[in-house]
Amino acid sequence: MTLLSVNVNKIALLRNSRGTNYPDLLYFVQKIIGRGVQGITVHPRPDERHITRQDARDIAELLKGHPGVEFNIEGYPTDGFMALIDDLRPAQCTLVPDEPGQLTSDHGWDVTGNRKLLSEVLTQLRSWQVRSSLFLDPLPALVSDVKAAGADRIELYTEHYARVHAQGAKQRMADTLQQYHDTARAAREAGIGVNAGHDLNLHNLAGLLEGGLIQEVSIGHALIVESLEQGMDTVLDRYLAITRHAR
Ligand SMILES: CC(=O)[C@@H](O)[C@H](O)COP(=O)(O)O
Ligand SMILES: NCC(=O)COP(=O)(O)O
Repeated sequence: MTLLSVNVNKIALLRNSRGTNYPDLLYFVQKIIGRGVQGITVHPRPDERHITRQDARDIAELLKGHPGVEFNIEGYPTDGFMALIDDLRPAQCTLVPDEPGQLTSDHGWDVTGNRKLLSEVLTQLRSWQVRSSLFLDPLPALVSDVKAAGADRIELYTEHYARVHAQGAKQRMADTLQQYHDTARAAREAGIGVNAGHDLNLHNLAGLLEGGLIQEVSIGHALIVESLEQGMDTVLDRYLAITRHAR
C-alpha cells in the first residue's frame, strides 16, 4: 500500500483569488481526511500565492485531532521556512530546490552542489524528529549522494514520467518507468524511503506504483482539476483504491 497525501495548494490558490475565506481551506482538509486520506501536503511559497504560513499553522492545529494523518510541508530551506518547520514539527518536511519566483517545482536537488546546506538542514530536521525528504530527479546515481547527505527519504520528481505517459509511446513508457523504478530500488536498498510526486493523476498513478517500491505519493494539481469534473468524493475514492492496492 502507498500512502496518499493530498496537496491542497490549489484550493488555497482559488481562495486567494477573491481575498475571502471561500473556499474554506480547512473545510476541505476535513473533507479530504474524512474520506480516508492519510496525508496532507502544502507548499507555502515565499510569495504566499496559495498556501500561507498561517494556513500551515491552521492545518497543523487541525491535524492534532487526527494523529493518524501525516502533515508534509514542502519548500526551500530558507531561515523563515525552517522557523516554520521548527514551530510546527510536521511528520515530514520535503526539501525542494525552488527559486522564489518559480511557477512551480521543475527540478530535483543537485545534492553534491548543495552538500553544506543540505547537511546542515537535514541534521536540524533530524534533531527535531521531522522526517526529511529530498525532491530528486529519477537518477539512480544520485542515491549515494542522498545517503551521504543523510536524508530519510527521496521524493521522485514525476513530471517527466507524467509527460511520457500522456504521449502513450509504449517503449518510451517502459524505459522511463524503468528509470524511476531503478532509482526507487537503489534508494530502498540504501535504506532510504521513497516518495513520489508532481503531475500525477488518475490515469498515470497505477503504472508508477507497480512493484510496491513507493511509500507515499503527494498529489494536488490534477486531483483538484479531476474533482471539478467528477466530484471530490469520487476522485478521492478512486485515488485511494489505486494507492491501497499498490504492490
Ligand atoms: C514539489 C512539487 O512538485 C509540488 O508539491 C509543488 O510544490 C507544487 O507546487 P505548486 O502547487 O505551487 O505548483
Ligand atoms: N510533491 C508533489 C505535490 O505535492 C503535488 O504536486 P502536483 O500534484 O500538484 O503536481
